[in-house]
Amino acid sequence: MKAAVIVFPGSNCDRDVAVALEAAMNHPPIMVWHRDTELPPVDLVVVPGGFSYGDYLRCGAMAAHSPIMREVKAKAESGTPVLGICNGFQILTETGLLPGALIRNAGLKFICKDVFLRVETSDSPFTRKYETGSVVRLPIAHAEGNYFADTATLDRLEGEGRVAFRYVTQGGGASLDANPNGAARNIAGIFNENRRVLGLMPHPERLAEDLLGGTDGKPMFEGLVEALS
Ligand SMILES: NC(=O)CC[C@H](N)C(=O)O
Repeated sequence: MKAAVIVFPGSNCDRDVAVALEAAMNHPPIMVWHRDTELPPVDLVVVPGGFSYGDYLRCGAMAAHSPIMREVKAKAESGTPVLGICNGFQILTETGLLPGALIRNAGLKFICKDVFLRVETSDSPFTRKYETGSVVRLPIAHAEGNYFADTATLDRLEGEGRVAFRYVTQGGGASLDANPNGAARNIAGIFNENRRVLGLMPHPERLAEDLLGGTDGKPMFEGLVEALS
């Protein structure tokens, strides 16, 4: 499997995700600068977390208009899987590859902590190594992670099984207490129509090896390698 990681000015999880990908793939991904206008031939594109363009305007708003995102959009539209983590998720909604928006956290504060998530479906190249309904622990670190969409869109996402992850308690209940940022229906991650684009606010790359304090993020990268090799 070949993967590309997009690097924007202000990305800060690009190398973390490269390490997680390299561990799963046994070779490093290709780092692609935001000003590039072409992507190399790859099986996966990762839009990483961070503070692209200093979060000016709105998180992800400027990155969505950088030259490389035209290519990322075209790749996604032709079926290449795209993974957007945190700022990457924000960029994918701003680009229109995923519906809805990530707005300011309900408490108006930047939140950095581990959360529990329920894997809503294992039926995707990103989640195939997780069991449907299993609860995992991953870190969040964001100021604008409050998923918002109109009721019709939320109903459609749920009806089509496109909610990938939901904030839950350690025991797996999707109570309001488990929701760190006010996200609609406790949504932490969603798929596009064909489940080949995933955006999620938590950071699987930050808990992908024992040295980091946990490995609940690792199956995402292993599953992608399994699905795309
Ligand atoms: N970790 C991240 O990717 C942060 C995303 C964005 N800068 C925010 O604060 O919401």
